Amino acid sequence: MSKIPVTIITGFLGTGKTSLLNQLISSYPDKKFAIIENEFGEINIDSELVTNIKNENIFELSNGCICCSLNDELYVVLQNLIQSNHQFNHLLIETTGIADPGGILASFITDPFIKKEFELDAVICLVDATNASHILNKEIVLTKQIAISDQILLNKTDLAGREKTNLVRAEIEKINQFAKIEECVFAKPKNMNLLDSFSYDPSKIYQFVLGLEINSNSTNELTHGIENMCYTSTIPMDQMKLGMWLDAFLKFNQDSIYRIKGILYLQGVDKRIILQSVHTQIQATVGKSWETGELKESKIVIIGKQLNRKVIERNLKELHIH
Ligand SMILES: Nc1nc2c(ncn2[C@@H]2O[C@H](COP(=O)(O)OP(=O)(O)OP(=O)(O)O)[C@@H](O)[C@H]2O)c(=O)[nH]1
Repeated sequence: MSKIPVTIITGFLGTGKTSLLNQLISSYPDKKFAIIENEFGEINIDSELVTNIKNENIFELSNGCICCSLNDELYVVLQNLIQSNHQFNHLLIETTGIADPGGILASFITDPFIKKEFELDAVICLVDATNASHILNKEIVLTKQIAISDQILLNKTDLAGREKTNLVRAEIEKINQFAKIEECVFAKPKNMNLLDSFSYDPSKIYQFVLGLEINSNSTNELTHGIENMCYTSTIPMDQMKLGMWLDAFLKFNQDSIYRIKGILYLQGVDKRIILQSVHTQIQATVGKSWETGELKESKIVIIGKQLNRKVIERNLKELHIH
C-alpha cells in the first residue's frame, strides 16, 4: 500500500497559511485532503476560515503549540486517521504561527509507526514580506521556520512592494540556501505545483537547524513568550465603536499585538463578519449567514506579548450595544 504524502505548512502568525490551505484545496480538486489545524487559542476559528472542504476532514489540535505540548495529541489523530479508514490521499498540517516545526518534522522522519503510513512531501513556509525583517529580529522561531523548510512562499508582495520584498528575500537566502523561494500574493504562487514534489531532504536542512537549537534557550518553552486571550459574547457589537477602537488599539500596541482573529456578531448585520488583523493591517470580510435559531455569538482571539487582559476585556465589553 502506498504511503500518504504529508505537507507541513509553517510560517509566523498571519503570514498566509490558511490562505494557502484554501488555494491548495481549489488548485487540486482531485485530491482528497485531510487537514490538521493546530490553533493557538482556546476557541476554534481557523476551521471556519478553511473553505470548500467538509468539516469531517478537518482535525483541530487546539490550545497548545504543536511543537511543544501537542505531539501526543498529533500522534493520536494520525493513528485515528489510519485506523478509521478515513478517505484521504494527502495530509496537510498547518502549524500555529509560533510553532517551531522541528518537533513534528522529527516525528515524520524518525517515528516507525508514522514512517510506515506517511511520507513527508514538503515543508512549506509562508513569510510575510511586509514585516518579516522586523519579526526576524524579535522572534527566533521565524528563523527556525525558514531554516527547516524546503519551499518558501514570500507572500503579501502586493503590500510590501519591490524594495522590501527584495530585502526579505536576501534575509531568507542567508538563513536557508536550499529552499526554493517563490513570491506570491494571497499565497498563490505563479507555479502552483506545491504538492507531490517529495522535495524534502532532511540531511541538507538539519545541520543548520541543530546549530539554531543551541542558540535559542532563552525562549519560553511552551509559547515562546507569546500569549493568547479569547473573548466571546452573545450581545451584538457596535460596528462603528469596534472599528474605532481596533484602529487605535493596534496603532498603540503595534509592537505587542501580533494577530487578531474574530467571527463577529454585529448589530444589524445578518451574516457573520470575519475580522482579521496582522500587526496594524486590518481586514473584515462577510462570512456565512446566521441560521434561524442558531446562537449568534462573537468569538475573538487576540495573540501577542504581555497582554493586558483585564483592560482589553473591559474595552471589548464597551463595544457592545447597550
Ligand atoms: N493584502 C494581502 N493580504 C493577505 C495576503 N495573504 C494573506 N492575506 C491576509 O492576511 C490575513 C492572514 O492570512 P491567513 O491566511 O489567515 O494567515 P495565517 O498564517 O493562516 O494566520 P494564523 O494561522 O492566524 O497565524 C488575512 O486577512 C488574509 O486575507 C496577501 O498576499 N496580500
